Amino acid sequence: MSDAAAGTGVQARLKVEHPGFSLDIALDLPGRGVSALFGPSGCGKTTCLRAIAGLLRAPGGSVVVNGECWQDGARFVPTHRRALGYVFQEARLFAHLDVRRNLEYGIRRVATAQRRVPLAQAVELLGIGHLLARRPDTLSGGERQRVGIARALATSPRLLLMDEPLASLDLQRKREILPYLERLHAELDIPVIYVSHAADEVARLADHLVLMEAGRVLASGPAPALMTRLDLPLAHGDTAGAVVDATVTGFDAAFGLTQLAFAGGTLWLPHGGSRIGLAVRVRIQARDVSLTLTPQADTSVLNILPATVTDLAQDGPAQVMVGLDVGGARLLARITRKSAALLRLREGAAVHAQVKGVAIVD
Ligand SMILES: Nc1ncnc2c1ncn2[C@@H]1O[C@H](COP(=O)(O)OP(=O)(O)OP(=O)(O)O)[C@@H](O)[C@H]1O
Repeated sequence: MSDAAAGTGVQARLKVEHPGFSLDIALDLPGRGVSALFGPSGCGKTTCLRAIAGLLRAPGGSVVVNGECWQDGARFVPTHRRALGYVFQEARLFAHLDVRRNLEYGIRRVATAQRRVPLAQAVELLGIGHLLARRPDTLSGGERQRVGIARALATSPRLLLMDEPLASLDLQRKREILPYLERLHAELDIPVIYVSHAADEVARLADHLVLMEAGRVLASGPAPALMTRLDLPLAHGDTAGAVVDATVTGFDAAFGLTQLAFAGGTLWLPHGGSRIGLAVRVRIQARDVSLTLTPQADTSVLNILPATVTDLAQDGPAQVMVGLDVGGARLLARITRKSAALLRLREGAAVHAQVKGVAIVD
């Protein structure tokens, strides 16, 4: 049974007209996990979130969240009656209230019976317990954003909308906040719609992906599959990569390495995963995968996997993106066009993938 038929998930049909721009999309998103709306600036991501929130009218549209109808025909539930949390690029905190009062402010409008995320849990998840007595102007950008997210969560939303929550932060702060977002994802059963135009964020956080272009949906589906489709934009450029599911199978304490098993074999990576049997999601960037025709013995690369070339696509003037089947798992390798020619790579070719970098993302 589909999510829609089961009364779960987020279904939205939205048409919005702005001068010189029209949004016309149908979304059918899973009822839990992170769905990322990804696309270039101006493609309509924020317009879409605002329409789902009811901040913007989309006449004739419909919005249903886990079976609860927020808009359909004549029915239009105003934003303040929709159980949603909205996190913006910059946390909009009240400057005259300390962090605790900022958090409590959001909760007051939620009826006691509907409070499903206790304040203490939101505080703990975002790691802001030590900041409760502070005023917003004494917080760093990353801390403010964590408070903003905790405040949205503490209202026990049925849907969390996040509009580029990391966009205003520098790389250091982004790195600081991403683990908290991953925890939310793992520990809370609230669907999240996450707007981003950063491919690396999407790779770390998204379960489901909606690729948008000029007000339309280009493709929608499970993130790992869409990220590696060579006919779609995410599978190109320096940040392209694959995400695969793996399990921790061992540790090499002497060398500080963790062993993972995935459909395509075994991977070693420095320090990751806390216990044997743990399910993890790993990201393997296309630029960290090189190809050889015979397995190399005298190489510093630990992870060498037999693979079959499934497809190739030009990626800029000098590079080629190579799609690989590795025991049923899909990886990408970004190599130079010259190397592809020298190795005579074509569909069906048997190769060995040398995987230089593996990172656990979940
Ligand atoms: N209130 C408005 N009036 C007129 N045009 C608007 C309005 N809001 C948005 N637009 C236009 O609609 C288009 C989509 O904007 P939107 O903010 O949804 O894009 P986006 O994908 O979120 O972009 P970004 O990644 O830059 O935030 C843009 O061309 C924008 O200029």
